[in-house]
Amino acid sequence: MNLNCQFEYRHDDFNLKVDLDLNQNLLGILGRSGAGKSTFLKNLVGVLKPTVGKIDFNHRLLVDTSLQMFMPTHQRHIALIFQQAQLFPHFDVRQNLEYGMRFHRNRVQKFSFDQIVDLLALDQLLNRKSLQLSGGESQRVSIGRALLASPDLVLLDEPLTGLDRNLKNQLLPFLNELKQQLNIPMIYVTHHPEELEYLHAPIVTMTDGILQYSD
Ligand SMILES: Nc1ncnc2c1ncn2[C@@H]1O[C@H](COP(=O)(O)OP(=O)(O)OP(=O)(O)O)[C@@H](O)[C@H]1O
Repeated sequence: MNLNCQFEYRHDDFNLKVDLDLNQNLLGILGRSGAGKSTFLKNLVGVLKPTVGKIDFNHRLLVDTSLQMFMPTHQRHIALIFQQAQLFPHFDVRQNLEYGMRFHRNRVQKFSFDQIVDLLALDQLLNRKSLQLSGGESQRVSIGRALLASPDLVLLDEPLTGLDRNLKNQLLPFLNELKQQLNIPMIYVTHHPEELEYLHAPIVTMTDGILQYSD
């Protein structure tokens, strides 16, 4: 991927300042609680608007405040995966996954349903209601659903937080498969450097709202 960001986002007394030029398909971001990691991801996905500056992704302008240009979230094709999987409780796993595919209308589908089911080992779970899944299983479904929307970039915001060590150890190899088999661009935010080391991710640390990185 090519991601170029120079922007600031101000909110009350919090000031985020980003200067990023990324040309690899993976970046790990570490930083203390409150450093601004989630705020950065929300600006990328388009749920927050930079106060000043621009964001360019794969040579497409997402934001440029000098041109009053702001691309809405649904046109950005960027998936955001949170700590807690957000599944539809009344849907089974298959329906949750199929929901993701509705969003690739007018777009080339990057991955097939079967490919994602195989990769994330969801085969045995397809008919289960999402309330009957463990935390790790739910998170696998939520990642699968995000991928089936054919995103150009996947943002993972502490995807393993809240899972016990055993579930973490189960989920990490799946994330590695995403990286290796799908080669999908990912930005991975965590408090745990060992997760990034496992994924061989280049690491940048965010401190007091400042994110500066160039590769
Ligand atoms: N909805 C909000 N309204 C007001 N302030 C917020 C809001 N969300 C975050 N903040 C503030 O913005 C700053 C950055 O928060 P952010 O969630 O981006 O940090 P973080 O690095 O992701 O932290 P954590 O690791 O705990 O998730 C903090 O000072 C936080 O208190």
